[in-house]
Amino acid sequence: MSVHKDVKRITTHTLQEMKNRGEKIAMLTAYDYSMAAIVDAAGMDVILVGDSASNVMAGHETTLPITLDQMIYHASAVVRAARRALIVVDLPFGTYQGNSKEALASAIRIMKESGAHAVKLEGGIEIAESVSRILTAGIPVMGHLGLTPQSIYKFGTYTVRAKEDAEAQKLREDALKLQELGCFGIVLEKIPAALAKTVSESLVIPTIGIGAGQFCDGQVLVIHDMLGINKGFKPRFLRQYADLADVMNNAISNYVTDVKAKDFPNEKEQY
Ligand SMILES: Nc1nc(=O)c2c([nH]1)NC[C@@H]1CN(c3ccc(C(=O)N[C@@H](CCC(=O)O)C(=O)O)cc3)CN21
Ligand SMILES: CC(C)C(=O)C(=O)O
Ligand SMILES: [Mg+2]
Repeated sequence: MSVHKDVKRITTHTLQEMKNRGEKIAMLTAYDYSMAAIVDAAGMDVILVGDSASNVMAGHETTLPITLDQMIYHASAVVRAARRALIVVDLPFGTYQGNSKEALASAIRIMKESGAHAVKLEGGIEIAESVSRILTAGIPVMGHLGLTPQSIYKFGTYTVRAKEDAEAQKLREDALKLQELGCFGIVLEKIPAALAKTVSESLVIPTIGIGAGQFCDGQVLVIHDMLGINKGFKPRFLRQYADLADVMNNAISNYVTDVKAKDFPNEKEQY
């Protein structure tokens, strides 16, 4: 018998049971050990190691530059911290589109080298072959429809998607296709709440919304945005739960002041 307290791990089946009984799913990003430990202890159901690491960790303008090696580095740190949450990792741009064998190889590297539990891919019918092939290896796959940031140069803006009938109809078909292929859930990003509602009701598997309204089966945000660390980013869908940039700036500038004033370290803080 193990002596330490074991926490029951959330699985893809847990998420399905949550949807079945109408319990909402809480998901948040994390990219490193210390943050993931806090997120996990706070009761998060799913931790997403998002390719938004490209933005908030590395300072890139888009998610396109982040590499598979870099995603594995972030994911492995999160895996070492999280005991309860299901850990989902974004397959980065260029590691799955248009080549299902490469997609499987990328997903296997993530599972083998990070210890995460599932992968997420952006797109619908266009990537069906990649999704299927990854699933044949027993790797759980999450879909991602609506605003798909890896295709930003195709669309040109981060505005709301699927407002027109044709795009909404394609999204409905893509969602059903992803479910039929065997995805355990789908992220819906920045689409009208009414569309997200009908999609969520038509699917058996859970939907996780970001800027997709109150009728999704769960919600996801980028942690730096909701903690107020990433100050410039204030889209309408974001609720900011803290002002950590202010808290941190205050602490750090106090430290600078104390060092300059020869106040730190004092007699008690030395050997
Ligand atoms: N920090 C961060 N947060 C995110 O939510 C996030 C990332 N990075 N990187 C990857 C994608 C990109 N995402 C985005 C990016 C922009 C908007 C957005 O709504 N931006 C502006 C302008 C939109 C417009 O052109 O109308 C906004 O104010 O709404 C939303 C989601 C979501 N993801
Ligand atoms: C915004 C979420 C859904 C994401 O894909 C990311 O953080 O990379
Ligand atoms: Mg992403």
